Amino acid sequence: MLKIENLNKSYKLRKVLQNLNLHINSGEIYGLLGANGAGKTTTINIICNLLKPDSGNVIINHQPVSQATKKIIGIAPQENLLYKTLTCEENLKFFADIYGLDRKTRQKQIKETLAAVNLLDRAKSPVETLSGGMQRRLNIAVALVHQPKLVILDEPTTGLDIESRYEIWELIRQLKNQGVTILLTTHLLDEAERLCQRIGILKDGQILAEGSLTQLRALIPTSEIVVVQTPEEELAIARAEEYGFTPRRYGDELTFWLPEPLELKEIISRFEGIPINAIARQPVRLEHIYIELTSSPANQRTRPN
Ligand SMILES: Nc1ncnc2c1ncn2[C@@H]1O[C@H](COP(=O)(O)OP(=O)(O)OP(=O)(O)O)[C@@H](O)[C@H]1O
Repeated sequence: MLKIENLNKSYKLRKVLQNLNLHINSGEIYGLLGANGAGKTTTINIICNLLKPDSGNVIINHQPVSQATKKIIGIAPQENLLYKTLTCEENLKFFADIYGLDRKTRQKQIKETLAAVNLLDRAKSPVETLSGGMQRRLNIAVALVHQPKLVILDEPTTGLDIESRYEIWELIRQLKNQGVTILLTTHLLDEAERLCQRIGILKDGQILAEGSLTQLRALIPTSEIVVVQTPEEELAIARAEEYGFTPRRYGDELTFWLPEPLELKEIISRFEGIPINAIARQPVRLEHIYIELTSSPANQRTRPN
């Protein structure tokens, strides 16, 4: 559905995209992850033909990006694109007109889109009277009203409470079930883990790694991570290293990669004589993979400051 090849973009001397390559298959949810400033919005703006790249190709549904491909893309940007004093219906009508929907199709699409985002009962409500979660759903409806094949959701749940987040996740899953291809950017790694079939990790304008969660997990040489809480971290690290465990710190958690799968009682026995408050086994999560790939070696420290 979307093929990006050797894309380059600089703002004056600042190179923002460097030979970026990225493929999104038809009907999948693809998660594009990256720190602030990694180049996600720049990439989206190029896909939407709002920004010209310096070089490289962007092919959408077998066509090079152009005014024509704009019609098959729907974008829900980070900042809601809504007119606050207009009603939900009026907002959708405005965007449906921009996409050139005829009157009959427009009415049908407005109704169906409001139903899809669960706002049919608020059709006549001005946007300013809606909750933050409802406004976010209406912002997504704007991206859907012209029935695009590719929907780009730029941080769709940032700042929302957990209930509103669940509602938007459900909506995204429904879109996928209808065959829509979705490009999702998010800083919430559990969101990407739950929703995306494939994930790309962007750093300094390049994709560092791309694949399903299972493929990304294979990049870390352990099948399991053990979290250890102890007042004697230095002792625990020294002991673990004797057994070939690799110490890793994720945020304030001291963890170890195991050289081979071990039963919990065997892991506990390795720390005999050291005061331990808690030990837990965890699968390798996207958070671990992301930190391993994006942190500089100096940041992959094992000991607290
Ligand atoms: N119009 C512009 N002029 C100059 N520099 C820009 C411009 N737009 C973006 N940049 C720079 O390009 C880099 C990438 O920005 P971009 O907005 O694409 O990142 P991002 O990954 O979307 O970040 P975020 O997660 O914060 O939205 C940043 O260093 C940013 O300061």
